Amino acid sequence: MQHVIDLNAVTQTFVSSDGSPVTALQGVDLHLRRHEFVSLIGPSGCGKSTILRLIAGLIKPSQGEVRIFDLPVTEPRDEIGMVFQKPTLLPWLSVLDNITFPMRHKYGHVEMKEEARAKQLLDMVGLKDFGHKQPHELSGGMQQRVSIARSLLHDPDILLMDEPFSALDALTRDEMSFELLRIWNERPKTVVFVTHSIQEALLLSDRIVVMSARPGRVADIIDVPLPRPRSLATLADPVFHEMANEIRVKVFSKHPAHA
Ligand SMILES: Nc1ncnc2c1ncn2[C@@H]1O[C@H](COP(=O)(O)OP(=O)(O)OP(=O)(O)O)[C@@H](O)[C@H]1O
Repeated sequence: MQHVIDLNAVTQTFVSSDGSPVTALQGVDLHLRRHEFVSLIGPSGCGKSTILRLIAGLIKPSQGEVRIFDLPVTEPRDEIGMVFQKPTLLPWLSVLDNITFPMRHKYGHVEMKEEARAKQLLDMVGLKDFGHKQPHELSGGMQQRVSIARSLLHDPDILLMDEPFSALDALTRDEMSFELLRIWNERPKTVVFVTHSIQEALLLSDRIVVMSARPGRVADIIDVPLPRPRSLATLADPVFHEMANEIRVKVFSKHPAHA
């Protein structure tokens, strides 16, 4: 089967500000299938965001290779959307103009069909009537919905999400997870989702990649057999709790400070 994303023996070394080398990733192999939802979980500094930046083509691996649709990644590509921890909206633009901003930035103008699509996406993320508001008039959760809509404007095949809900309160966070599941159902994509939350990873993912502390390696890849569509009932499923415990043990055994 053709993979959508392949990391083959990827090692990433950075030079820190004092000139010493930092090995962020060591020999990482990762292969993602079409429309798969995969979460990366592991201790702080184990290279999760580095993996996203490599897939996005924002950095090049020191060793090994990253391929998308079997082609080497050499630069940022259009088929990828990114969502970060903070909404990163431009405060002087309306919500709608924020969603279309990447197109305006790239092509100098926005076509009517993209305006229409932006409105459709706004509707999809539950903010139909908020297009003309300024970002500061929206709550954190609403702003993050706008970021998600923005990342979907060019209908990317791949969505990279770097702790997108971590700045939100617990209730909004749960709500956003269900929202994301609904969007992913409506417009299936290959998603790589970075989180520190085992629950979030379990609720969302087909597979969970557990990483070891720096230098980051793939310590384990866990299949999540919970049936879809997932809902509040999933959170009460005994399998969910068993798996959460199992993953907790795995994460902490790779991170002895918490053992
Ligand atoms: N541009 C850079 N220059 C130097 N070191 C870097 C650079 N980018 C990342 N690093 C280092 O590489 C390691 C991995 O960083 P990365 O941000 O990928 O980890 P992470 O798992 O996403 O962490 P967190 O969970 O805290 O967000 C860290 O030690 C970080 O300090």
